[in-house]
Amino acid sequence: MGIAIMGGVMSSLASAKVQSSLSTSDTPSDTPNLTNFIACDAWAPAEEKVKAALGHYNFPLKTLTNDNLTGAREGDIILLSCKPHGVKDILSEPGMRDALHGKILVSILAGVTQEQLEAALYSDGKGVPEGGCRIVRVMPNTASFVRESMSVIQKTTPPLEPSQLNLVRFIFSSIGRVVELPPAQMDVSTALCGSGPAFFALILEAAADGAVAMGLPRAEAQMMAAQTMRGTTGLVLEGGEHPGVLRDKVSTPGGCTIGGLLVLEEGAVRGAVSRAIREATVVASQLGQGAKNVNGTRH
Ligand SMILES: NC(=O)C1=CN([C@@H]2O[C@H](COP(=O)(O)OP(=O)(O)OC[C@H]3O[C@@H](n4cnc5c(N)ncnc54)[C@H](OP(=O)(O)O)[C@@H]3O)[C@@H](O)[C@H]2O)C=CC1
Ligand SMILES: O=C(O)[C@@H]1CCC=N1
Repeated sequence: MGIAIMGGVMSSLASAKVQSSLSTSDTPSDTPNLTNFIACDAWAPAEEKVKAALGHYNFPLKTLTNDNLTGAREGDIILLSCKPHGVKDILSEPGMRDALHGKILVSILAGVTQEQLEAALYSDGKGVPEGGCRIVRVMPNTASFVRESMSVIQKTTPPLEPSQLNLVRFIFSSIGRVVELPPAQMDVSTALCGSGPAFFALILEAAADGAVAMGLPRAEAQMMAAQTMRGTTGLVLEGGEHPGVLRDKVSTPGGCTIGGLLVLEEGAVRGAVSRAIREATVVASQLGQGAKNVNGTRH
């Protein structure tokens, strides 16, 4: 996710550079002045992976292994994208709170609240000091890789400075769509947007399986299912179509669509899909508590 987000930002900055070189306007650009990038990882071979994925954007890019402190000291805005259980070790490292003082820390960790992040960084229990680090939670998704993420920025209290919020909005707009929602809606956003690509991929694969069973070659079936899903989302997002109306429009009386839809209803697909979102929301809410095997507690 870290690579995907950095790639989106670099790509946006590169496009903005081309635009401004072609523009004849004197109006200053609202593109933030992000010039240098640092990628930190715990695994040395990741340095080559990062360079291979991001080097072609031609931005100054430094890679560090097991040296988050230097990254935090040298950065102005820091993106935290480790697994949720690794966060305490990273934020409680001696010197980290000074390194992050006055900076923005953007966390994309599922289920880890702003309060938990603050407690990990300021472990003396005195809370965030005046001018300390501003922590912002954001939930993007894996479609960041193709700049089609749905990212949810948590509204912070107190609010960020407008310039800080614009910077966070710029980063996540560069990898897709952005909405801002209150903290209480971050776990359901994690289920719907963070986990969502996995759920939709399962439905897509099932549709392709059915077509393969009826004689379509696998490659065509997968591409056709994916393009049909993309077309449907286009009707909803660009066409403003209500999903129920869309469904009715496709269902010719006595036709094949209503036949297929009734099979889906018999299989309780609507209930199962919405229950998957509810289940993932509950599991997401426990990820920040260090809970183990949270998926094994319900039936
Ligand atoms: N995958 C998804 O679709 C989504 C994930 N998220 C959230 O994003 C976060 C990252 O997920 P994802 O990208 O899938 O996970 P990955 O395991 O691919 O990425 C985590 C990265 O953090 C690195 N890391 C771990 N510990 C440290 C450390 N101490 N110092 C520096 N780097 C470290 C890992 O290094 P190493 O390679 O050495 O393990 C790895 O490169 C998670 O918190 C997840 O909840 C949010 C939305 C969607
Ligand atoms: O499954 C997970 O925990 C992460 C969060 C969102 C997507 N993947």
